Amino acid sequence: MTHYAVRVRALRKRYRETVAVDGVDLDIRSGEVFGILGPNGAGKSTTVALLRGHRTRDGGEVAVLGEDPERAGRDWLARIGVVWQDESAAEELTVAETVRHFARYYPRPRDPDEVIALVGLEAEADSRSKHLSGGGRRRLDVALGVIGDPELLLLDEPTAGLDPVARRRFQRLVRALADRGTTVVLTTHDLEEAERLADRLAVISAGRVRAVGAPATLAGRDEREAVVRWREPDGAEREAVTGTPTSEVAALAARFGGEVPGLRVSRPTLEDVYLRLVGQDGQDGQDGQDGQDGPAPVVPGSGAGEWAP
Ligand SMILES: Nc1ncnc2c1ncn2[C@@H]1O[C@H](COP(=O)(O)OP(=O)(O)OP(=O)(O)O)[C@@H](O)[C@H]1O
Repeated sequence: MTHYAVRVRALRKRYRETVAVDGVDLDIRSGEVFGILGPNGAGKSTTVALLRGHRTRDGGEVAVLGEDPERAGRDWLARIGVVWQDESAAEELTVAETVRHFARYYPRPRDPDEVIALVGLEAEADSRSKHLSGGGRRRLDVALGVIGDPELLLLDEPTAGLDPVARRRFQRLVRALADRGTTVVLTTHDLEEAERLADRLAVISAGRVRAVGAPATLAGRDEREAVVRWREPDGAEREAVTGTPTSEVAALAARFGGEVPGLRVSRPTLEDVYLRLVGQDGQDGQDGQDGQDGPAPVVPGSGAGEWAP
């Protein structure tokens, strides 16, 4: 039986005349890394804030770790780590003091020194957080998100502003957390990161889920036609768009009597699929969903005890 850390049905949120979340359904399995992609203003941060009970919804049903975020108590809060988009840790305390301070809020915190090392802030442990670089602050935010050893970690654009080395380190950290059984939900604009990190992705635009699935198969990506490119003996570059690239390559290999010059076979990238889903490639951006379970109603509280501790 699949256990779900998050179940959302028909979620709605409006800010005055702006409809930010317009009927979102999501099923996030316990222990998976789930990425939320979408253009600016799509409703990603609002959705994450609603999962944490940081905002109140206007409609729909939400169960996070089996409870309705708007009614859950302190014990539930302690099971969830959060890194918000514009967070900034206490200014005057050092990194180590800040992490130790936050550790006291949780019943079973991780070791502060271990967490500081996990995010790569050992060298800055005794620096005041106000003296950290932007990327350093982001790492501290992540440290504070994981110090409580959460069952569910919500990350809103966690790698924005991180350099490539810090980004890789963060990605290893997320994988390590997932290996410990932590469910991770992250929003990102970085498609490469989404592809590398996420077990499954949701693409949201204009407050609605456009597709859900594994990065390799999202919106039928793996079934789309492939492009086979090669170079003819006269130097001309050729390409064939085909649903049977293996046969195409075999035919080319037979014709060339061996190696095919400049041979490349490519499938649509995640970016190709994403742009089509959000309607930025000249099409309408409505591609349906795959990988979603049926829209069974969610009874908040009914999932209690369903996820691995
Ligand atoms: N506090 C608020 N008051 C009014 N409107 C808001 C508020 N927060 C968000 N919005 C609006 O709701 C919509 C969804 O915003 P949201 O921040 O959830 O999108 P997002 O997908 O996270 O975008 P980004 O990628 O830019 O962070 C946008 O139109 C935004 O302007």
